[in-house]
Amino acid sequence: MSGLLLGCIADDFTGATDLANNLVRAGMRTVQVNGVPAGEAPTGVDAIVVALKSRTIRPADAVAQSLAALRWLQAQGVEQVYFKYCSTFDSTPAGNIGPVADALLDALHGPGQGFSIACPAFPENQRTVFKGHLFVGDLLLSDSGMRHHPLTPMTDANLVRVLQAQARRKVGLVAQDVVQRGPAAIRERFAALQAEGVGLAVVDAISNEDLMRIGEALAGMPLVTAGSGIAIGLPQNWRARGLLPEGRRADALPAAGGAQAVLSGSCSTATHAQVADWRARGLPVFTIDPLALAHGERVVEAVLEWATPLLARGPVLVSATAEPAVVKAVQAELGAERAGTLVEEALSGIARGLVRAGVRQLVVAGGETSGAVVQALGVTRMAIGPQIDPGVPWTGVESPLCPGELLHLALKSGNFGSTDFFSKALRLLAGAGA
Ligand SMILES: Nc1ncnc2c1ncn2[C@@H]1O[C@H](COP(=O)(O)OP(=O)(O)O)[C@@H](O)[C@H]1O
Ligand SMILES: O=C(O)[C@@H](O)C(=O)COP(=O)(O)O
Repeated sequence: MSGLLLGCIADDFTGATDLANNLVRAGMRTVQVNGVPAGEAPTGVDAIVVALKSRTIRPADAVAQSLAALRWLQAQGVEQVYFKYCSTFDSTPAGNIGPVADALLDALHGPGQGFSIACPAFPENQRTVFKGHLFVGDLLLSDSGMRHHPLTPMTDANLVRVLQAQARRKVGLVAQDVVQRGPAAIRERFAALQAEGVGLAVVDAISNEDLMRIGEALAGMPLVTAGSGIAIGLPQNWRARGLLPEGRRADALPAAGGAQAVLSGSCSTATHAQVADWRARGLPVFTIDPLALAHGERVVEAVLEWATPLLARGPVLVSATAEPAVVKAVQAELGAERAGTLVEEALSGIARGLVRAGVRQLVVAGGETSGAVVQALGVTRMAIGPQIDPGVPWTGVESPLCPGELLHLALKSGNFGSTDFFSKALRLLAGAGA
């Protein structure tokens, strides 16, 4: 038995580092592995996060990959399993949150059996759930920029309805007035819902205090499905049993070296502001046009010819970030999937070229984009370092493209981070040596 307490399955790579970051900050030694590993889990860790790129693939494939991750985590002896999805509940009417949650419950409890929660709340990043409705800041999810997402446009904020459209199990609600009353009241509501045949309960949470109350109520529940916020409430359960020491620092990384770069394949609202901020600072930026990629132009080569001489002088940004109208026009011509794949492949090729050219500090914006880049760099394991902004840590990785050297990577979720995130992240690393 490895002493592993929590085994996590994340449906994208930024989401995985977001979850790992919250666990590390709560004192759990956490390692992220990319894809389902073949061998044994590393020793000396309390939690392990398996990062998949399963958010937008076919539901059957997402289920198969998630079950493979579950089997591996079970073989490592984890006590509790955590299925991590986006704090904006990114999914399509076909999935993949519902189908994966159903499949994991089936595997853990038997077909149609068992019970779990669904809670994307992350109040520190302005994601709250009230009466089953998801808010992004002051806006309902359906009024937020997420309605324009290139792959998973979110047009309904009612999570009970959204999840019920995807899940086989009956979906219920634990409302905030119950959460407010504390762990015993929450557990009582879980039992009442189960008696009514509910298998998945959306749980309201509007503050970190709510997350702590819910976390306590989740002690011993075999499967938790949530965004990363719920993770801050789980470590207290192991601490209460003496399985986690108080006050352990779990986020140290060696100092960074090499050149700095930023890649952005995210079209989310926060990323727009971050790209604009970079431009406003007069820093170098190369914008990629998906139509040029579709026409077979040598975009990757052009970017690398542009970037290589600049790297010695400071960081560069390569961006595909575009306004909703521009994205729609590109998608009308190429289809959403092909446009996304073309951009992801180009940014992956650019990432490889940049690392070969000496980049050792790389920020990547966008979940799908990060998944593609991390896979292209051959990164299989990530050590979690200090937080840059809520939900985004620096990580330390090895890549076969720079053997024996540490590569610092920050995977930024589309809608996370302050306006000056890119320069702030690079400054933090250069200054502090993480
Ligand atoms: N200009 C563009 N036109 C069409 N699709 C784009 C464009 N720029 C990026 N994309 C695609 O949009 C998707 C953005 O998803 P993702 O990387 O997960 O970002 P986010 O984290 O903001 O959701 C990716 O598949 C990316 O390749
Ligand atoms: O929970 C979140 O919001 C993030 O961890 C996340 O998953 C974001 O995904 P992307 O916006 O696709 O980066």
